Amino acid sequence: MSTPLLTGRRLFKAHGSTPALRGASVELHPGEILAVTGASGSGKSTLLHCLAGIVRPDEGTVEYAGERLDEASEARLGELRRTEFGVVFQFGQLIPELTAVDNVALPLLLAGTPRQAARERAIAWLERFGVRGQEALRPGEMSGGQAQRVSLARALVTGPKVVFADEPTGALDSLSGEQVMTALTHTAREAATAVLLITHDAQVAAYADREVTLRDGVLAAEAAEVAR
Ligand SMILES: Nc1ncnc2c1ncn2[C@@H]1O[C@H](COP(=O)(O)OP(=O)(O)OP(=O)(O)O)[C@@H](O)[C@H]1O
Repeated sequence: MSTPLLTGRRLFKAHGSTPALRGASVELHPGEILAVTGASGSGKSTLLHCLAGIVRPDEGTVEYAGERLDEASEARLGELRRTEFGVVFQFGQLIPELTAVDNVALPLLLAGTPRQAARERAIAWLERFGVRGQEALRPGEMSGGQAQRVSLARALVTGPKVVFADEPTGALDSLSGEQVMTALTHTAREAATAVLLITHDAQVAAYADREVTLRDGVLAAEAAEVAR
């Protein structure tokens, strides 16, 4: 097996007095699509936030390509999120005032790409995700499936090494969900992008190379170790 690209070791995180992670460890390999499943409240989103450097764990370490994210500065974490990481959430979280093409072009503009080139690349990515022709729509004018495909284009347009996807099909009907998952996994495999996919849906998890299950803030395998 390759050296992991991203590793979380013995992660603990509480929200106030509610423990969300209780010593979870996980490895994501380059180009791997890893599904993290588990019941509601098992800590899936908190794990994703810790691994993506969105929140710091209370205890434990997060290492990305040899760099400790749990100790990194906010500036460095912001830079990583703009360049090496892409993020997709359940409700897309597009910027409502911007058109589809401007939403997708934004990460490129932030990374210093000239406006015209950013626009052209954004249009190419919209085409790839089957939403060509909808460039001028604002999020409020799109269907859930369209909005989610625009979100995927935005997450992948900078050529990230890792995409963090938190219930990317959670708000979609099953056909749109399948289309979004097919688009995401095809593109990730083509570009050898690793994907951390949070889902509670076994059909969605089936798109992954590997699946781990969280239970009460630890992986099911870790819970079994403790019980033994
Ligand atoms: N911002 C917060 N403030 C307080 N408690 C929180 C917060 N975020 C999460 N929690 C609690 O932490 C625990 C783990 O939540 P988390 O969202 O990580 O789980 P999840 O598996 O992603 O759940 P779901 O599938 O319902 O989204 C839950 O008990 C949840 O209520």
